Amino acid sequence: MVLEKVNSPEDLKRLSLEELLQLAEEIRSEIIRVTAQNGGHLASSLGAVELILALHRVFDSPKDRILFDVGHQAYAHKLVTGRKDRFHTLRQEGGLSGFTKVSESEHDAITAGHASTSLAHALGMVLARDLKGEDYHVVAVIGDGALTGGMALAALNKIGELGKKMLIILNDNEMSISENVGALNKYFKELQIRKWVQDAEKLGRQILEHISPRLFGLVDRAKEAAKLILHQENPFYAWGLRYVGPVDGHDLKGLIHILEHLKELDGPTLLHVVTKKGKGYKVAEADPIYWHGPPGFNPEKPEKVSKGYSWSQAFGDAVTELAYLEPRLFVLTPAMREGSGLVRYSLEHPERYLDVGICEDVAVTTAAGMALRGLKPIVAIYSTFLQRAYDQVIHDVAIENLPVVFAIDRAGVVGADGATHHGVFDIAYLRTIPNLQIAAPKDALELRAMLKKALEIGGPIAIRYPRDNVERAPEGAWPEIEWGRWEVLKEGTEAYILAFGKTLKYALEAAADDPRVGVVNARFLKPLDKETLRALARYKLLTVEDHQRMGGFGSAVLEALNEMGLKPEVRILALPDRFFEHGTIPSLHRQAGIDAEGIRKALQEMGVHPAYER
Ligand SMILES: CC(=O)c1sc(CCOP(=O)(O)OP(=O)(O)O)c(C)[n+]1Cc1cnc(C)nc1N
Ligand SMILES: [Mg+2]
Repeated sequence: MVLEKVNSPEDLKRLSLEELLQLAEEIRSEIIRVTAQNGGHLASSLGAVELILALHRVFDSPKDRILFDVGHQAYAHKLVTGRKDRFHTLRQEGGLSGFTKVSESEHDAITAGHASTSLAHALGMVLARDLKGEDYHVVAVIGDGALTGGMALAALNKIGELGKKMLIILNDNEMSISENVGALNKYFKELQIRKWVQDAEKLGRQILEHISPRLFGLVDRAKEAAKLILHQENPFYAWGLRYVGPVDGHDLKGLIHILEHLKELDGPTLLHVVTKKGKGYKVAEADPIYWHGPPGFNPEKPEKVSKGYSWSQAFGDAVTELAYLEPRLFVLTPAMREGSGLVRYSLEHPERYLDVGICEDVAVTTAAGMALRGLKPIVAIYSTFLQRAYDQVIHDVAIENLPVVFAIDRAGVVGADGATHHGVFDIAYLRTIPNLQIAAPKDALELRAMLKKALEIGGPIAIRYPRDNVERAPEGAWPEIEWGRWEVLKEGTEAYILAFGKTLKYALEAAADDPRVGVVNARFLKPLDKETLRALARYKLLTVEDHQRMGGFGSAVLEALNEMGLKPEVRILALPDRFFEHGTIPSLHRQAGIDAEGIRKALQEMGVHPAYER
């Protein structure tokens, strides 16, 4: 086994090409083995194996800094940088992160997870390097999907202007999670065809040179002219970059050769590498969308597994039906068609569906433009990714009170994707925005009711729901809902649990069979149901939410009580002021004390002892 001999990138430099090729296969097997157990970003990591080995062969990490955009494709990087013995803990609680993470290894140049950050990071690093008179290489690997992010394109613009030495590697597999989108993506495809043309033309030249040198001279001049046009068209030249490629991203020998050459060049260079997402694992090559991030699977007999009916699917079914009732409805996603449950919608309403690419800011402001011209857009977006469009929500939607609905998926802790992906800040960053309303349904029926009502009410409305399964609602069901009104689900004699969103199920579990404890489905956070809150203020109150404590639902309740001059005993159960790493959702909830056990404990500390302890 070659991998056994590799404990640092240094060891790669001592391997023969044959050993490197063998190592690539061993790494692929290890990635498949561990992802089969733990789940993870299989297809992206399989596609980047040769590229990563070539990089660590040619460059000297950690002196040279190698950045991975999103960081989800870096499993081979983890395996050759001293973490192979811990690789089986990938994405497990207390184990290796599923992304690159500065605190995890000196070889991890950036903490990643959200796309399009690598180029600005690289810009900062080369400026620091040159200002300090230091000497090392900075290499940023960015996928074609991540390159659709505005941050990346804006950084490119500055990188090209400053002309500092760095290497950017575009890992082009024509995929984001879904098929990639955008004009650049089309252009990359064209470039690949041109590559094919160049190869064919090289063969033609050899034949021609043999038959008629004169004719060959003519063709050669035509080629030079074509190249000139090509370069003028090549946007990377406009950005002040040296563009090289496209090259085969699985040709390990060729990659090493070209990287050795590019390493010596001054200024910013972009190497366009073409890879196959899922390379080396048939099912992943055939369906890179499902195998982008599968849950565990049988590596010998890999099959897709259904994860059950999710909130995302409930949302997708609801908007698909709603679109037949409301012709002005339009749904936008920033590159998360599958994750947001929009496959069915995109097939049934293609003319009212838009994947803008990995650019949440563009999604929100495009929705604002649509709202200004009479549409009723819904932006389907993960809580964590909406963080990328905070100003757009305020500046382009809320100030003019535009009818844009934010269907916020993955609200709350999300599990194995960890700190970069938990959706635990959206209540705090949204509730301070005037005009914007916030709600959290307790089930799929309430989600349908809220979506339909939101389209009728108009104005900016955020409806947040968790990463979880949910009971399917009947097709065609559009229950009424009293907007802004909480729902008392259980009466109590001493205390009431005010639960927002996903924690309601924990509240009902904790209060079951206990006449002292009531439970409220506090499904509207803004507007808060002050009338019900006033009525309950004569009891002890316990608020529960799957969100940071600061600025969350509990804060809103305290502020409202203060405004009303009411001073009941209130306890807030929420996430403490720290980042939660990766782990299972139930375990993270237990750590935060927002599960049924945590609620019971808080009630006891408030002097509300469960009946059985009487
Ligand atoms: C992991 C994760 O959250 C991924 S991986 C990925 C596709 C990246 O495509 P790319 O072409 O860059 O890489 P490839 O997988 O190798 O093709 C997306 C959209 N996401 C979700 C996402 C959405 N939005 C933002 C800002 N960041 C992330 N990470
Ligand atoms: Mg890609």
